[in-house]
Amino acid sequence: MKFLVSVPASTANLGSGFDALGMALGMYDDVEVAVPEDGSGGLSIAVDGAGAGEVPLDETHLVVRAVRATGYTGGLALRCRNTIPHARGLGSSAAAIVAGVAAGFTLTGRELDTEALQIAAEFEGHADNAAASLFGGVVVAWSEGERYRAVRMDADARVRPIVLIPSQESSTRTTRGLLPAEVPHADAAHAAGRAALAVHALTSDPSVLLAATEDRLHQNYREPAWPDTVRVINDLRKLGVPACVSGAGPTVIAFGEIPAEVDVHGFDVRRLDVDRAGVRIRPLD
Ligand SMILES: Nc1ncnc2c1ncn2[C@@H]1O[C@H](COP(=O)(O)OP(=O)(O)OP(=O)(O)O)[C@@H](O)[C@H]1O
Ligand SMILES: N[C@@H](CCO)C(=O)O
Repeated sequence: MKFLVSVPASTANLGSGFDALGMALGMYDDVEVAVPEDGSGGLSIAVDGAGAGEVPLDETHLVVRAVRATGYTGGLALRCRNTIPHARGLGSSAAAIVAGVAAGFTLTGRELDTEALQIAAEFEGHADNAAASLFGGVVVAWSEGERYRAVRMDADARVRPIVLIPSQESSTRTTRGLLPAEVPHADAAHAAGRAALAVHALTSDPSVLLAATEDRLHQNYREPAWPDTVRVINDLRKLGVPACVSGAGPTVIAFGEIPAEVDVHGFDVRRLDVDRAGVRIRPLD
C-alpha cells in the first residue's frame, strides 16, 4: 500500500479570533506513505525541505506520533517533502499532525471524520490550525468539554492573503507563555465583536478586514518575541492595509498590496491562495 498525503499550511487567529479562527493556505507538505509489502514492521523516515536535519527520524517524529494516535501500529516508510517553514506561525506542526492522522485513517480503512479533528486537536490543545489543514477554507473551531468541533466556510474570492515570513523562528509554546491569565473585560468584548466581524469579512465582505483583524488578546503581549513583526503590522495598518500576526508568529499575514513605503527588509513576501480542499490523499502505484 502506497499513497500521498498533501496537507496545506494554515494561519490561525486572523487578528481577533484567538484560538478560534483559522484559514488554510496554498503552501503544502507532502508525505509519501508506504507499508512494507511483506508485512514486516519497522520504521523509516526521510525528510526533504523544512525541518530536514532537525526533526527526529524515529517514533518521536510528529507525523509518526499522529499516525500512532489513530491506532495504527504496523510498519511504516515515510518520505516527507516539506515546504511549510517550521515555527513561523504557518501551522507546520498542525499540518504534520493532520498528515499523520490522515495517513493513519487511510491505513486503518477509515474515512476522515470528526474523530480525525479530535485526535489532531488533542495534540495542540486548540483546533484552529488543525481544522483549517483538515477541511480547507475558513474555519471556526471551538471545544465543548473535551470535544473539539469546527465549522468550515468558503473564503470570499476577493480574500487575497500575503504572508511576510521572517527568517527568525518562534515557538508557539514559548509565546503562549507570554500571555496573561486574564484580560480586561473591555478587551474581551472587543475581541468578541471583531471576531464575529472577521467571519463576515473573510466569507462575504473583505472591505471590513481592517477592523476585523484588530487584536487585543495576544499580539501586544507577544511583541517581545518578535518586535519587527509588530512594527510591520502597525506600519501596514496605519496605511489602511489589514494585517495581523499569523498564528503564534512571527509571520505577518496581510490582505491587499504591500505599500512601497513599508520597510519589509528581512521578510520573505509571498502571495498565497486560500486552500479550499484541505488535506488530500492520493493512491500511488
Ligand atoms: N513536518 C514536520 N515534521 C516533524 N515535525 C514537525 C513538522 N512540522 C513541525 N514540526 C515540529 O513542530 C515545531 C513547530 O511547531 P510550532 O507550533 O512551534 O510552530 P508552527 O506550527 O510552525 O506555528 P503556529 O502553530 O504558530 O502556526 C517544529 O519545531 C518541529 O519540532
Ligand atoms: N491560536 C494559536 C495558534 C498557534 O498554534 C496561538 O496563537 O497560540
